[in-house]
Amino acid sequence: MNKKNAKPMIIEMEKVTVCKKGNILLDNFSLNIKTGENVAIIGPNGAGKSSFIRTVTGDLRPLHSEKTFVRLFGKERWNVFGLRNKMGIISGDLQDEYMRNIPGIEVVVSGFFSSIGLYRNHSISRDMKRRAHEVLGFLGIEYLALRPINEMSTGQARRLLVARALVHDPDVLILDEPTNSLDLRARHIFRQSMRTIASKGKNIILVTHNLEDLIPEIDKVVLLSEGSVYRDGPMDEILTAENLSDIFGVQVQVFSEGGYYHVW
Ligand SMILES: Nc1ncnc2c1ncn2[C@@H]1O[C@H](COP(=O)(O)OP(=O)(O)OP(=O)(O)O)[C@@H](O)[C@H]1O
Repeated sequence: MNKKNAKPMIIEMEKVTVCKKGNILLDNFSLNIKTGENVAIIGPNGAGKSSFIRTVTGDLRPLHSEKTFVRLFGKERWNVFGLRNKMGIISGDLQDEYMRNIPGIEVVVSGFFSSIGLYRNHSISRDMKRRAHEVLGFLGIEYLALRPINEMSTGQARRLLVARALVHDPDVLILDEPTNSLDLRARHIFRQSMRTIASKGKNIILVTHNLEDLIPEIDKVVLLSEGSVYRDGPMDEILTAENLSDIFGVQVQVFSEGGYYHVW
């Protein structure tokens, strides 16, 4: 592909090392994610998945070296709010922070301000409210608009946070272990929502240790081990029994059917 047709990168990380309290969180970590590429980041506990996300969001800073850079949407310097406008993030931590008496619609509208709930200094327009209802409708959860989030099931609250992450129309949606603690039905519904979002052209970056979360729309799988990229490439090349046995340190078998993968 010539340079003119090359798709711009969303994330470029080159030789990134992050340390905290004497631990190496990311170790000479390099990874590129292109516009339009749906990516799954997989690895065992402690492999560096959360550290990767926290480096992307600017919560963790790499050690300085001449060859190191973190470039997001082609730029190395971002203010936090500018970046939050381009990315929507959903994580269990965010859900924990929201466990208060806040109606669904307010949770969604707060996505415009990247805040936990709404405050007096927030000026909420009619367009914002209209857009929030539109996203709730798109995800089929209009019925949650008036229900306080702390009275929702885990699966309902998780889908509400997807609405919050989508409300300002970000380019990229980052999902950190999105189906943790969801039951079979809630997982199924959540996966369908991810598929719908991917079909609308949003970039999905899915971080998980659960292979069953990988929807067929995932273009690239990145396996992490000990703070580094162990392998990356198309699903069928990367999700082999050999690779997964290696990074999880246990002998596994992999089976795929209809674009989904199962491991045991
Ligand atoms: N705040 C911190 N201070 C020191 N070490 C940390 C800190 N956070 C994470 N680590 C260490 O960094 C490594 C990577 O952790 P990270 O949370 O990124 O892994 P993970 O792949 O997200 O794991 P999990 O699947 O358990 O969530 C681990 O060895 C962890 O102990």
